[in-house]
Amino acid sequence: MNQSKEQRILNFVLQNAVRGDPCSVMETIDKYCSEKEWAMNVGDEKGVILDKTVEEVNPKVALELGTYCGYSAVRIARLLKAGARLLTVEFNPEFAAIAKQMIEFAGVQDKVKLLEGPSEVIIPQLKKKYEVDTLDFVFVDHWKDRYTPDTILLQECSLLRKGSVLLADNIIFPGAPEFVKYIRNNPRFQCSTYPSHLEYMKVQDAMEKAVFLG
Ligand SMILES: Oc1cc(-c2ccc(F)cc2)cc2nccnc12
Ligand SMILES: [Mg+2]
Repeated sequence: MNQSKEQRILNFVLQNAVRGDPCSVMETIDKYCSEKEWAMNVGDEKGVILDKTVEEVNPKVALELGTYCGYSAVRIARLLKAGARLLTVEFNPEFAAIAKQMIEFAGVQDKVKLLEGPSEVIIPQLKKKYEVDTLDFVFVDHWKDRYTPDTILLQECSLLRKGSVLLADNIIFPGAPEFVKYIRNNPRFQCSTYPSHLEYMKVQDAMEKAVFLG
C-alpha cells in the first residue's frame, strides 16, 4: 500500500529533524514542502504572523481548528508559557494519526491536546468535556465553509470573552469570502488583515485577525 504524502512528510521529519526541538521540526517540514511536495501547512511566511499574534495574546487556552500534520500546533505550542495549553481539532483520522506523532516528536505533547472529530461536534464539548472556560486565542485553519458557522458556534457556546483573538488563514487563497463578509460586518469583532502569500508559493494570500469585543 503506497504511503500518503502526509506519511512521507512525517518520515522526513523523523529522519532529518532533531527530536524534542520544535524549530527543527518546523524547518524540516518547510524544507520538505518547499523542495519536494507542496502541502497545506501554514508555512514559514504566514507562520511568522501566527507567531507574532500568539506572542501578543500569550494565551493560557488556545484552540486550533484544522491540525493537518501538526505543523501549526507545534508552531503555537512552542510559544506557550508553562501551564498554557493548545486544543487542536482534526476530523481526518489519517491526518490526526500523523499529527499525533509529529507533536510527540517535537516534544510539545504535554501542551497539546489533539481532539479527533468534526469541529461542530467538538466545539460544544469544550466546556464540559475538556474543561474550557473561555478561549484566549483561536487559529482558524480548517475548511473554509466551516469558518463562519464555527465562529458563530464559538459565540453560542460562550467560548469567547472580551479580547479573545481569532486568526484565520487563507482568506484570499483558497479564500473565505463569506467569512470575511460576516466578520468584517459584525460589530462584535474588530478586524485587521495581514497580507502574505500562500505557503511555499508566490500566490497572494492573507490572514484575518478578529478581536471579540464581548
Ligand atoms: O492553507 C491552506 C491551503 C489550501 C490550498 C489547497 C489547494 C491549493 F491549490 C492551494 C491552497 C487548503 C487549505 N485547507 C485547509 C486549511 N488550510 C489550507
Ligand atoms: Mg491554511
